[in-house]
Amino acid sequence: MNSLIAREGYLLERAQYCYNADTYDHHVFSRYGFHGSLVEFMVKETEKLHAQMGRYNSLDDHPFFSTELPKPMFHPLQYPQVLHPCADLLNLNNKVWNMYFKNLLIEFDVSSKTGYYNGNHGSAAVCDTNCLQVYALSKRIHYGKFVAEVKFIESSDVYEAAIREQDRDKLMALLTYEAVEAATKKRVEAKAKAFGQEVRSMVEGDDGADPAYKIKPRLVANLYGDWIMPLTKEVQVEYLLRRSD
Ligand SMILES: O=C(O)C(=O)C[C@]1(C(=O)O)C=C[C@@H](O)C=C1
Repeated sequence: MNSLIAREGYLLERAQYCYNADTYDHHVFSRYGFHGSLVEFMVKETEKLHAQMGRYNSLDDHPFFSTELPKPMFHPLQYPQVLHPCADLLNLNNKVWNMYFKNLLIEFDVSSKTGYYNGNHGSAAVCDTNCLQVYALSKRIHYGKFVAEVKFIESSDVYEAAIREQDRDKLMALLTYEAVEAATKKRVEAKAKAFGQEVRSMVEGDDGADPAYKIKPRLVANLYGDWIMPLTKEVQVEYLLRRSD
């Protein structure tokens, strides 16, 4: 599955700010009747607005906070039902959330040169929201449903057998393509090199020194390999396990 330039772009954009721990503290920003962290506030409010535009009626968008969403302002569009109906109830955003805050963001920060705190809570929360929901991770990871459906259609017999046995490991083995994953990591690293270079480093040209990057390109590739692709595969397995319901 090819990734969009924008997806790595949003991760790189987040990497330019420090960790800014206050953004994630449940007690620092609670106000106006809202109790939670600044980033929860940002994601919840964004989702409320997007829900009114009908965003979560489409098959490839999944809210993080589904219980608090207002109804769409418009009559919902009818999308072709290309997935098994079990897809409607499959939402792994709690895992996406934990993966982003407990793994991705921490690894970003450990490797970034910008330090722990620079007061940019608002910018950090906006970038986190973009990374998680508006443009990037949740969508990419839940595309796994579509990929799984295509794989099922192409080799129904083998998949049906594994689904009948509810064999998670077998499904995981069937849907894993190591060569594709290696190629994706290479592509992500190349994009991170192309788009993540510090402008200063480009302007000063080739003085023999290694170019400076906003975030180490290899790290972005490893984040895909260690976290993003495994979760995409988990969506595929969960979808397939339910496909016989
Ligand atoms: O391209 C596929 O076949 C996918 O399922 C997508 C993806 C990915 O997340 O990029 C996941 C599993 C495969 O092993 C390879 C790549």
